[in-house]
Parts: sequence; structure tokens; C-alpha cells
Amino acid sequence: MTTIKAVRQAAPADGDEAGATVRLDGLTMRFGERTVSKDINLTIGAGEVLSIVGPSGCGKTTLLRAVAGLIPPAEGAVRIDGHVVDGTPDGVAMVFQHFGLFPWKTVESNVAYALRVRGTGKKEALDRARELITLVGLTGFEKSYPHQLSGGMQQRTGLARALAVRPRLLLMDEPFGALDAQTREVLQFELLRIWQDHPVTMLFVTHSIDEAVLFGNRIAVLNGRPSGVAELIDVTLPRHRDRSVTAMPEFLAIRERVWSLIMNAESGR
Ligand SMILES: Nc1ncnc2c1ncn2[C@@H]1O[C@H](COP(=O)(O)OP(=O)(O)OP(=O)(O)O)[C@@H](O)[C@H]1O
Repeated sequence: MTTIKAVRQAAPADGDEAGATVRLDGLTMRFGERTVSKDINLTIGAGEVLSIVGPSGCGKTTLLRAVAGLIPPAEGAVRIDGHVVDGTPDGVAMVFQHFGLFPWKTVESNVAYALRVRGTGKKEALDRARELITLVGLTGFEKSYPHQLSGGMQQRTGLARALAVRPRLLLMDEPFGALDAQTREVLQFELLRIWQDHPVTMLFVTHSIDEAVLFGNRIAVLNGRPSGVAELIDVTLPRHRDRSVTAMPEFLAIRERVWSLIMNAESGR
């Protein structure tokens, strides 16, 4: 099961399709006495994809939740387009590993819901939902209920729901983590295609090194207790990517680099 949380609608202005800028300034996240991550400084440009990897429990989800304004930082700040996040920011959508689709709603109602709660009229919301359903390849399943769908199809529905609000920033938390390897690969390339047609800024948390390299312009490797950014790796691959990039020597070299950093991180824990 996959959870999506879409946060308020903000249609991009004309000529402003590339997405939001994000800045983390000295971000420290704490739960009670426990400091999970400390002094994280990152700047993510409009339309950039930053992949975030690191050992289990190092604070990747916590970081995304801070960017989404769901939990406040203990110290430091998140800025989206220069504005300090101190609540639910406009134009941000989150996609989690577990969708949390409403089981009693059809695919089109699930997708339209994100718009309906933001005051979009029923017809407009349904029209937009159907556009998105086509985009994610679910035409013909508009009236299906989640239990009638495969995991991959539920994932597509969740993606459509996130995209329905025309986010300027997509926060992806292991979005394909619950899928079998084959479905995961199909959806990765579908998302890549969709993203290339509608580029927005993306923070992409994943346990898959291949996925991190495939999507990222850069990869932030988190490590330590509390965690910090151990390394920021530039992904020097062509921006337009398809399956062929996974055979490029640069792809393999970057994958090896990330792999060795994560192995070091895991062995140091
Ligand atoms: N609401 C919370 N209250 C207390 N502790 C929390 C809370 N949320 C997360 N934590 C703790 O913070 C740490 C970081 O959790 P987080 O889920 O951000 O890690 P992660 O890197 O995303 O892990 P994984 O890769 O396993 O998903 C963990 O030790 C977790 O137990």
C-alpha cells in the first residue's frame, strides 16, 4: 500500500514550470532528547532533482517531512522560494511508499480529491483527474477501486493524485519501495518520462542506488549519528535520460561511488 499526501494547490505561473527552489540552512532535527540530523545545509535549484540516500534510520524521511512543513526543525530553517516554511507550504506534494488511497473511492475520485479539498469544482476536478489518469497510463480504470488494482496501478494512482495539484516541488519518499523489481523498473522509467515532460523540483529519497543515480542531478549521501551530508555527488549524465543511461560507464562509476560511501556509512553504524 502506498501513501500520498498532497499539500495545497498552486498552479505554476506561465513560464515558471521548472519548480521551486529549496534551501536548508543549518537544519537540525530532533525528537525529544535525540538529535537525528544536525546542521544540514543544501540548496536545490528550480527543476533540480536531488536524490537522498543513507543508512536506514539516518533521517531521510524526517528531512522530507521538515521540507513539507509537517515537523518543525529544532534549529535552522527550510526555505522554499525564499520563504521560511513554518506550516504547510503551497505547491508541495508528497509521495510515500504506502499510498493511503481511499479504499471507498474510485481511481478518478481519489485523484480528484486532492483538488476538491482545495475548492476546485467537481467537474473541473474530474476533468483534471482524467487528464492525469491518462498521463500515468491508467485509462480504462477510472471507475476501479484500489482493491481492484495491482500495487503498480495503485502507485500510478498515487502519482496522479500528487501531480493533480500541479506541484512545484515533489517530495518522493521511497515511492517504488513496495513494488516488485519488474514493476518498480517500469514505473521508474514512466516517472522519468513524466518528469521530463513536466519538470519540477524533486527531492527523491530512495534505498536504491540505481534509482538515485537515474533520477538525480546530484546525490546527497547522509551519514553519521546525528546524520549530516557526508558527500554531495554530481551526476554527470545527460539530463535527458532513458534506459540506455544505465549502461553508460559514468552511470556505473557513480553507482560504485555511492555504493562505497553507503557501505562505509553502514559499517560505521
Ligand atoms: N515522530 C517521531 N518520533 C520519534 N522518533 C522519530 C519520529 N520519526 C522518526 N523518528 C526517529 O528518527 C530517526 C530517523 O527516522 P527516519 O524515518 O527519518 O529515517 P530514514 O532515514 O527515513 O529511515 P529508513 O531509511 O529506514 O526509512 C529514527 O531513529 C526514527 O526512529
